[in-house]
Amino acid sequence: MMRVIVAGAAGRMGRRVGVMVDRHPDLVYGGAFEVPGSPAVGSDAGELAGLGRNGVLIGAGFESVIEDGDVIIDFTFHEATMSFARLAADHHKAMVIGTTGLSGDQLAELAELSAHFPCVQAPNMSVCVNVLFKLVKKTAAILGNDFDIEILEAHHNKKKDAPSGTALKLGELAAEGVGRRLADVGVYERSGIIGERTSQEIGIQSIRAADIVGEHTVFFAGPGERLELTHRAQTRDHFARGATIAAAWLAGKPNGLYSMFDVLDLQDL
Ligand SMILES: NC(=O)C1=CN([C@@H]2O[C@H](COP(=O)(O)OP(=O)(O)OC[C@H]3O[C@@H](n4cnc5c(N)ncnc54)[C@H](OP(=O)(O)O)[C@@H]3O)[C@@H](O)[C@H]2O)C=CC1
Ligand SMILES: O=C(O)C1=N[C@H](C(=O)O)C[C@H](O)C1
Repeated sequence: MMRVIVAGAAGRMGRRVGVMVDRHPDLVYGGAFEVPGSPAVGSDAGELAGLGRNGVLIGAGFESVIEDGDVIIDFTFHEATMSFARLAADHHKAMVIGTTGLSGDQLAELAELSAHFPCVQAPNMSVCVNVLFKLVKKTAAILGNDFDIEILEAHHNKKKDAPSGTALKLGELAAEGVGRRLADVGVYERSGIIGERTSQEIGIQSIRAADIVGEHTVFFAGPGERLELTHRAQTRDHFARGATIAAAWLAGKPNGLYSMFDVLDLQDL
């Protein structure tokens, strides 16, 4: 059995992760924490997740619970995530990172840290979204330069980062499919007299509204026809379940940075 520590256990994802850990046959809920000073500190994590009391009390900060688990599942905030990753590396604990909004520098540091611990990092833990990632790259490669590529994402009004990590990954993969780099061709806002669209650009637009869980559409628009690939999340359970699949998969894995493509064996597709 792998003992799981849930970072941000009182958050929207943290609570659903708690439920999915409870349902996973190879995982046990070992520890939970929130930021010191949070009103959730001292609460029973099981009760907070709607599982009923499980005796896992929410600790104040990662260090207060670090010996209570073998793998940390993190859906918090990018700066906090990096501080947890440094500690996980020091203590040789495995880690699953779902938090988005990590900068290029933070991702580079994570890659270096992963020499000391096994870590799965992915902007979307849903199995279906990882299939979408594959489809988008292949579709872009098949349709090529005659089709304009645009991405639209919609999320709830509490989301802090934009565009979503998933939309950025979709953009990167679409760009790779047509031999471009998103860093060179990504367009994130359009306003005013901006002139005609260039053939190479890939637009990524964000909607933030009410309680939308998460929706992503990639448009491939050609002359007289359009292909749209869409994923709609109706609950957070698929993300949380994916994170628990990743946590169990990490048991006994060598140090290194892995993605959900490794976990789901999609790397060569
Ligand atoms: N990869 C994936 O599949 C998915 C990724 N995400 C990503 O996960 C992240 C979290 O999303 P969501 O659950 O909606 O956000 P929430 O704000 O609901 O949850 C984050 C939790 O982390 C806590 N937290 C923040 N800083 C710390 C810290 N230093 N120590 C301990 N706890 C901390 C927050 O506390 P407080 O409220 O007090 O700040 C909060 O309880 C986002 O980056 C989101 O994009 C979301 C869904 C799926
Ligand atoms: O913040 C969210 O809610 C989500 N964030 C992830 C992202 O930024 O891609 C994944 C999912 O869409 C939900």
